[in-house]
Amino acid sequence: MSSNQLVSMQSITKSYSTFQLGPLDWGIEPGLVYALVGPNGSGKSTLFRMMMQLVHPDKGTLRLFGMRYPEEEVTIKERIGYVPEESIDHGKVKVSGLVSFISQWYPRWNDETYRRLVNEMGVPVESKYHQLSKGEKKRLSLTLALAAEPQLLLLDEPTDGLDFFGQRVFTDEIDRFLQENDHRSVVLATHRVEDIRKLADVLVLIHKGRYLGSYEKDQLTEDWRKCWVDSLPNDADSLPGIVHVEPGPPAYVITRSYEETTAALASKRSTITQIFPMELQEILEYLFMLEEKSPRKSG
Ligand SMILES: Nc1ncnc2c1ncn2[C@@H]1O[C@H](COP(=O)(O)OP(=O)(O)OP(=O)(O)O)[C@@H](O)[C@H]1O
Repeated sequence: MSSNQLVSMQSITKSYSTFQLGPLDWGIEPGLVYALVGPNGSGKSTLFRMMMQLVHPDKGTLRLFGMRYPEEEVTIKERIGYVPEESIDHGKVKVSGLVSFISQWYPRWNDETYRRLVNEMGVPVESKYHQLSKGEKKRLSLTLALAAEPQLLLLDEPTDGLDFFGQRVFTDEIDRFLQENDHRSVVLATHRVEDIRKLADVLVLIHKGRYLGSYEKDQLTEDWRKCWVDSLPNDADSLPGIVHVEPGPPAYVITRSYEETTAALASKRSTITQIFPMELQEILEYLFMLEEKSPRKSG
């Protein structure tokens, strides 16, 4: 854990009548895109809302850019671009008026970025807010978050409601956001595997309020393989890395540690005849199943 973390959480908990988030120890390092991944109701939005001080933790310590709520709320929020899951209702105000109002809160507001995004995203600035479609509200919300030139982007279901074109612009803009400055980070919660595949560096798994583990995405797709095997050993399911054995035909194993499994199978005189990469979605399904049984430590 480095000292220049953008966010650090120590033993954070938040309880509702039927739900508890945490205790959670987690940190956000600069220069990375984190994907918060978890089933519906696992606590992703609650976590975002906590980082925006819309929800207060019951226990634990939350620091953003080394600062704390409520004392340094203004300085903290100047550095965050937040896109909530449900767009905030701004009523009948004209979009351009709303933007003039909101832009004043951000000392690093970039008009050039704003104009470029309005153009690329096709935000109808002359319309009244309540007339915008769900996708247009999302486009506006993303435009505002990016034009504020934040250090940290918190994006809760950012592509929900966006059409294909909007999704592509979004992906390009996130790449651009990170390339412009390597001290920035993005946290996104999404159910779209495509967003995770394209954007995420680190996958953070959360389930029923419990942190299940953090994984480097590229490492995951390196390590996880489906291997067809000649003469499957009887004890295949206890060999290193193997998470699933299919007796076949064709007999195959699924491993979460390709190198270890290859060596173990070789020592049993088993031959791998074909190796297949695994889809990220399939890996995630296995991870949720496995990590739920034996969670790793928070990272
Ligand atoms: N204000 C509240 N009062 C009571 N319960 C709440 C409140 N806010 C959230 N919860 C509960 O906390 C749990 C986590 O909700 P949250 O919205 O954080 O999940 P999520 O992972 O973002 O879900 P989704 O993927 O469906 O958006 C849910 O069971 C929800 O009902």
